Amino acid sequence: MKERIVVIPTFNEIENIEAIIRKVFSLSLPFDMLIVDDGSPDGTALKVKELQQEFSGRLHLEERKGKLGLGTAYIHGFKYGLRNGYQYLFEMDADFSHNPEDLVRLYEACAGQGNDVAIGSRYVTGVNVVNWPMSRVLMSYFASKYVRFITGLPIHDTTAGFKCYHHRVLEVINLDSIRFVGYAFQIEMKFLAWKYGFRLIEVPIIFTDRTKGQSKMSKGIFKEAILGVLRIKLKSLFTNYRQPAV
Ligand SMILES: Nc1nc2c(ncn2[C@@H]2O[C@H](COP(=O)(O)OP(=O)(O)O[C@H]3O[C@H](CO)[C@@H](O)[C@H](O)[C@@H]3O)[C@@H](O)[C@H]2O)c(=O)[nH]1
Repeated sequence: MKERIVVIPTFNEIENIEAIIRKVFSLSLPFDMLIVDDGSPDGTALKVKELQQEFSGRLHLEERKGKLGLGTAYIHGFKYGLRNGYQYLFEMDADFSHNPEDLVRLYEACAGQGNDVAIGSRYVTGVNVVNWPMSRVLMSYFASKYVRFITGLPIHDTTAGFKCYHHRVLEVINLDSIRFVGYAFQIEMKFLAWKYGFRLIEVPIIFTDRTKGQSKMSKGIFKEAILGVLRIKLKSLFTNYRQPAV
């Protein structure tokens, strides 16, 4: 089995893509990378293709035709990682809001401490967010409290998008049943991993808002999360989360 792959979804990340790729490949631990690009008009995928010559065999690219959302891009990436036999699969943004150095900490929290999912958490020790307007910090913090209250998910940062999964978690979850595209995607993945009895751990990180390019989150995605949490809860009442026998 191959050991580690970092999945990065991209839409218009030309200002960040080369730097994030070079940074990941310079880490003390080797990680392969998969960029899932949704036809970025700014040429993000072209830049990745150029870099593939330098990082042959370690840098992978999947191109989709249009902007289909972050959640489906991750599902696409997870399926690619499972098909290609990776043991640990990571989620990370392209814009340096997640510090690539923390990939190593997430991996150690999973592989070294016997956990199945490691979550880079902004809220496990206070509020560790840099450069966000206060309104967004409050919205994100209280959204996590809301999710915890409705679903019981014992996680402080329920919308976090910086994670390491053991491949078994992604094999047990029915990836085709997940339709959410934004924050609700992040919530549902954690909720399902927890319900199936996997071991989740929160690793404290500092989240620093992007300095280049623009966030793609919208009011629609926020609404999806608020209503999505209720749907996740409702669906859970009729679902048997027993893990399949090995
Ligand atoms: N392929 C693809 N990538 C996308 C799309 N939308 C966003 N992305 C990529 O997904 C990453 C995060 O997008 P942002 O738009 O910067 O997200 P954010 O608002 O900062 O949200 C982050 O924090 C949230 C929690 O506060 C997380 O829930 C979310 O997953 C993400 O990590 C970036 O690499 C961006 O290019 C899409 O439709 N398609």
